[in-house]
Amino acid sequence: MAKVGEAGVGAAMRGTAAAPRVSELRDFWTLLKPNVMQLVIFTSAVGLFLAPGHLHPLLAFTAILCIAAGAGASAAINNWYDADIDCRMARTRLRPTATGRIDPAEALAVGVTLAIFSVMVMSLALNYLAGALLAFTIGFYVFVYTMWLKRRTPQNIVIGGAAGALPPVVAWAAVTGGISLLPILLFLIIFLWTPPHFWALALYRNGDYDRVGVPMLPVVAGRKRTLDHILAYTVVLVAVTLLPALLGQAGLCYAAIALVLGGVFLAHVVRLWRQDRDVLAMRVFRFSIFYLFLLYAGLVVDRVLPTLVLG
Ligand code: HEM
Ligand SMILES: CC(C)=CCC/C(C)=C/CC/C(C)=C/COP(=O)(O)OP(=O)(O)O
Repeated sequence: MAKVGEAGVGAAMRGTAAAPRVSELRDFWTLLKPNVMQLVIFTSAVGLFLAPGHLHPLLAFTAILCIAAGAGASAAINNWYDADIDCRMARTRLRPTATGRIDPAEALAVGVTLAIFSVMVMSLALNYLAGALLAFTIGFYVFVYTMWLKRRTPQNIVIGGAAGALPPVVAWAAVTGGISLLPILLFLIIFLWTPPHFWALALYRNGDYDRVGVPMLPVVAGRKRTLDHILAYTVVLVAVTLLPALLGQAGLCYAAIALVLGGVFLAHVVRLWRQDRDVLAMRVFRFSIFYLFLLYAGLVVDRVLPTLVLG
């Protein structure tokens, strides 16, 4: 560590020799954005489960671990690159790279090491397609989203969202060595989900992005147009979530789950669209996470239900 963190100093003053190490470890852990990583792991696990073919449990675990490490790697590099703006935004100002508890160069080193490690292990233990797709996903988040688009265009998260949508495809490729229709649909769902997910948050965090000059949609186009965009993407998203059933990739159980969840998500969004209030935007953001989790869980339930019912 180049700089001693506040928590580390506090713990050292209390005379606990091991405590600073624990707080340092916690800082490095937060660097990987573990909360976001949980849902990335879950969507990848669903991709892995739905893919035809059998993978030894140890290899399945390795594939998920590599995707998690790749997501953590790109998050650490994002933290390194964005330290200058993160320290000026209320939501991110306490991040270890924003406070200086972790030297940005160390964040970069952690990110690059994890990225190389995850891609190498994925390529050698699973297959080269999965390794290449993982490398592409990390590169997309780092170079395309973080370094190129984020500070330049309000379409940043629409295009950059492709990185967040790829993990289930990577997992699918890890099992099958290829890509087919269902993983493309899994990709499309997350791709279309990302704009309502993020713009809802951007609406109630608008001041943050405005202050640091990041051209998120509410900053550039205003709240009304952002609400229109959220509504339009949600309508298309809900329609696309029905495709797996319509194209014979999932059954009626999934179709019912997708319809009900889509209806609830749409109801939240329409309410926000009618009444532009931060509390409603926050609700849409929170529900978006729950929604994606349940929708993907629906695909698993749909797959296992016949076996459970028919034995
Ligand atoms: C370009 C794409 C995306 C952008 C710009 C974005 C942006 C954000 C932001 C800014 C937050 C708030 C984080 C915080 O306050 O710490 C957040 C939270 C979250 N995002 Fe996303 N997100 C994207 C894609 C995804 C994807 C693909 C997933 C998972 C599949 C995801 C899952 C989550 C979760 C679970 C949270 C809640 C974290 C918490 O509880 O602290 N996001 N997202
Ligand atoms: C395998 C692999 C590489 C997975 C990546 C998954 C992925 C791209 C998830 C989305 C990342 C995310 C939370 C972006 C937040 O935007 P931001 O970085 O602008 O948010 P911030 O302001 O919170 O830093």
